[in-house]
Amino acid sequence: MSENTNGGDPPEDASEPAPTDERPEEPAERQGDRSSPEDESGRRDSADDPIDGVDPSSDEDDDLETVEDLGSTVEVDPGVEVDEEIAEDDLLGGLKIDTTEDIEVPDRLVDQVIGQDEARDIIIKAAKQRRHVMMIGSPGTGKSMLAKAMSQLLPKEDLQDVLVYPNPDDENEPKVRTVPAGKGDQIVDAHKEEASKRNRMRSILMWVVIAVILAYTILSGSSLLLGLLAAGVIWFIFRTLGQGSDAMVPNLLVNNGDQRVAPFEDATGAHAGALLGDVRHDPFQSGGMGTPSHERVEPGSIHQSNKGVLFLDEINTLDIQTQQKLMTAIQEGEFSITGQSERSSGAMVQTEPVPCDFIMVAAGNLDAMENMHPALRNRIKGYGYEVYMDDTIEDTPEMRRKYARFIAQEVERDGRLPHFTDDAVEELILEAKRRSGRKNHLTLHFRTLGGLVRVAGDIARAEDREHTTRDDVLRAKDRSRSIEQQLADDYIERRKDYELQVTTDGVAGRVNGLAVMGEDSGIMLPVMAEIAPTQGGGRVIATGQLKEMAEESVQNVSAIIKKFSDVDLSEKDIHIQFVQAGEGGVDGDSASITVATAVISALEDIPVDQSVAMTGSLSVRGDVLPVGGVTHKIEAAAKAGCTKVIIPEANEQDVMIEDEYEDMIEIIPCSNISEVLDVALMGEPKKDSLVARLRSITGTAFEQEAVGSASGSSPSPQ
Ligand SMILES: Nc1ncnc2c1ncn2[C@@H]1O[C@H](COP(=O)(O)OP(=O)(O)OP(=O)(O)O)[C@@H](O)[C@H]1O
Repeated sequence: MSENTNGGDPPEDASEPAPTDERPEEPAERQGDRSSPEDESGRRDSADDPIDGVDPSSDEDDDLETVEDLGSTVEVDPGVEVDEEIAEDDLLGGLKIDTTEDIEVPDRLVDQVIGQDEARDIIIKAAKQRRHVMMIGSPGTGKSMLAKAMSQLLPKEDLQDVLVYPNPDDENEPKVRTVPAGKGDQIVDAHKEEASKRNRMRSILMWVVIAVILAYTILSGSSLLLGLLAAGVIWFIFRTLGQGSDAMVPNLLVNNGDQRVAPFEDATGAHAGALLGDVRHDPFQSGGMGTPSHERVEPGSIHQSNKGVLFLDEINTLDIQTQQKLMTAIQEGEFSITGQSERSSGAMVQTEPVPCDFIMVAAGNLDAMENMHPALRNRIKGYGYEVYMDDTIEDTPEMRRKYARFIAQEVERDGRLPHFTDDAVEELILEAKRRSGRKNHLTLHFRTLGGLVRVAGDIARAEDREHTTRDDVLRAKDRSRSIEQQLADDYIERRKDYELQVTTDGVAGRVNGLAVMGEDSGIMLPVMAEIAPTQGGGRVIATGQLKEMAEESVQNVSAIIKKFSDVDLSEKDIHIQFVQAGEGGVDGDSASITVATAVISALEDIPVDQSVAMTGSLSVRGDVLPVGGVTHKIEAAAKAGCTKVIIPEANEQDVMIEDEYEDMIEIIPCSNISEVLDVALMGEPKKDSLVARLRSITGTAFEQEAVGSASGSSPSPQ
């Protein structure tokens, strides 16, 4: 970066605006970093890290300002009266409102964030300490909102403008200068003014010279053609000189003059040029027709977010070279801009380093973290913060009030939606409860909830109503189904045409499993098992995409079979089929008690009650472990005509089925495989058979037996 106060301008003119280079002193740590030795791998010693010197876990500078000073962690006053005594079933948490219009929405984003307390405290702290942050979690839970909120907490006084000047010594290395925000514009205007003044003078001079030449030609009787030619040459010379002075006007690369808060740049999905800056190609590179290189320089998001926040969702989608360059930019706090396209004339140009002292907020799901460049990951891990976003939050009156405020906030943000009535708010809070999938919790998947608010508001708006009502929310729920949801519903509908009628008859080796498709569509998915003499060492033969899961379930059940029976599984082939299973449907091992029941039933030839459906995960010790989506699964079993449904005991608290299903189906919580078999199998098992032994063991007795078994032998499929 130039230390020349003239910024590369020709010094010949004393009237040339010569603003002083007000680039602030670099922080001592960053200077230390540049001169720091590199280890053999080229990586810098962590002790010399530019953002080091402060242990992220230390609260060393916390006494400067408390976290509360930057972002209040206390409840934000909704601006309306709240009941002192709040009834448990009061979905508004004691708020006394007619519509959401009565609710005040706080100005600062950080105060609008609901839940995510840990992430919220971290961004406040990281803003203060200038640390990078990684947020991992489900989509729509507030990652980019928090990153934006962070930028609002950064000091505006630090902002800078960046100017690029021509370099008279080397056309391909434009000079770079930083000035305090707002000054960049003034400098460019002053240069333009100066250039136009010079051009005016030149123009007058040119016309005087031309006039003299033409007058001389006419008066001396010389050839007029020669005179015109001479005038043309003069015009060309003056025009070229004029272009030269225009070319001295600097390019205002980063303009923070109008920024009211520190910049926030969302570089998600940006290609290398958009992220790291670029130099445009110049098709007229010679003959005086070309555009000077400093004018072709384009900033990248890393430069535009200087002194602010750079947000990168799904960082692993950046190619490895770009991630490496990003890493360098983070380490150095400045990054030269060059053309990203190798064959373009821009690739010949490389500016002096351009400041890019941003705070990076990397976001994504677990995959993003695993596939991230290790050096970049280490950087955040060692010297920044990592936080996992919550999916749900405990349902309290305070939270319900915040959800009501969220609706008011979305209505205000949209600007066209009619405000929501109190019962419409109640319906949305009920939906947030249902979508959480956990008893006494509310979902934190606000993007989809916000989508529901907008669809409901649009329905009311289309009908020219003053307010959005509960009925609109109910209609919106039906309309705002995701693509996955619509596919799942369509799939379920088509399956009904072929589905065998649920009967109370027993069928050996066939069990009604349950799964969830899309976000919240339950589906009944029968599992069949058949045992045959082996044709090669006892195998598990599972068909379709669910092969891995079936094999794992059989592995788990084989530990139990080994312990409680004399059956030698190495002499048998176990065939498993998920009947009519299409794309997806079964997540993780939530069908493993179904597979185990089908295998045991087929092995012992004992029929399974077909009016029973089940979901649950099975441990090698025979415990039934909790699974997701129980509410939707139970509803699917009821819709399919089953009269009993087995769920893991641990999931009992998550059941939030709609009233209409309550009388249709009996929910039977089970904690181990023995209880599952008790409910699902029909008829009496033979004495001393596997089923008889399993069914005779209950509760803790089963656990003790199974513990003995687990410690005695290692589970294997055969
Ligand atoms: N915790 C929250 N509190 C209040 N509103 C929220 C919260 N999380 C999300 N929202 C709302 O949902 C919108 C979308 O959230 P955001 O874009 O921050 O999600 P995200 O986690 O970055 O998702 P993605 O990874 O898909 O980009 C926000 O603009 C905001 O209106």
